[in-house]
Amino acid sequence: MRVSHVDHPLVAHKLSVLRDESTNSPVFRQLTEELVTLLAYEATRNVRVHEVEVTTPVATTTGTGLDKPTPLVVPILRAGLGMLEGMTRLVPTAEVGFLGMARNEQTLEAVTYAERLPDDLTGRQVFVLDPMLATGGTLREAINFLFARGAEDVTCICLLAAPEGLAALEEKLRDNDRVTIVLASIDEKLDENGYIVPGLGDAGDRLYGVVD
Ligand SMILES: O=P(O)(O)OC[C@H]1O[C@H](OP(=O)(O)OP(=O)(O)O)[C@H](O)[C@@H]1O
Ligand SMILES: O=c1cc[nH]c(=O)[nH]1
Ligand SMILES: [Mg+2]
Repeated sequence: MRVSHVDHPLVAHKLSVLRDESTNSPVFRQLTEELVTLLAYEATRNVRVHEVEVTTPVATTTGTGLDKPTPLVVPILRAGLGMLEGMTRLVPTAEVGFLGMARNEQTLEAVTYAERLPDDLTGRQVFVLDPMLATGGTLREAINFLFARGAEDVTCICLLAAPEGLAALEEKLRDNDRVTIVLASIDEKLDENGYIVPGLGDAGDRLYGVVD
């Protein structure tokens, strides 16, 4: 497993505004999309491409095309949905599949409540979107699910990670060089309720409102 921490002043600035408890939902959504576009630039560094011939008004030259099948983007509902537009802005030809997962806030176990993905992911490059990597349970389940369907490699784009969750994923996936985690910040710790500290609170609630 490879971890790529995107160290860029614009990412740090946007993230600081996102964390602020006084940032309202419309601004939070806008910043989430802007951040994802910046992270996606790094996350797609190894997207598979091939040479194409391009005829410009002046000459014929060699260019770059995206391989088929195109990348599959998988936002993890709810909070990952707030990252979808930022990702597809950068890779408009990507296909999109959905995983609905919620953490039981007592046991911190991830439960999958919805799935809409191709049955066969053989050879696909998959980009998972989820802003928060807390205990790592949600991403672990999602990654296992995608490899079980045949995914070639899985790149997860997150905004924040807790060191405990990253370490837990590392332990499970240490020898798996087909997994990459791209993130904007590794925060200080998890609190006793499994929340990232200093974090930004509940990403899904801040994007879409509080649910029971
Ligand atoms: O690393 P973990 O400990 O598994 O926690 C991270 C998960 O928790 C949040 O989802 P949540 O369950 O709050 O669902 P929501 O997106 O619908 O709010 C977050 O968006 C991640 O999916
Ligand atoms: O800090 C956290 C942890 C899990 N999920 C969130 O939305 N925030
Ligand atoms: Mg939530």
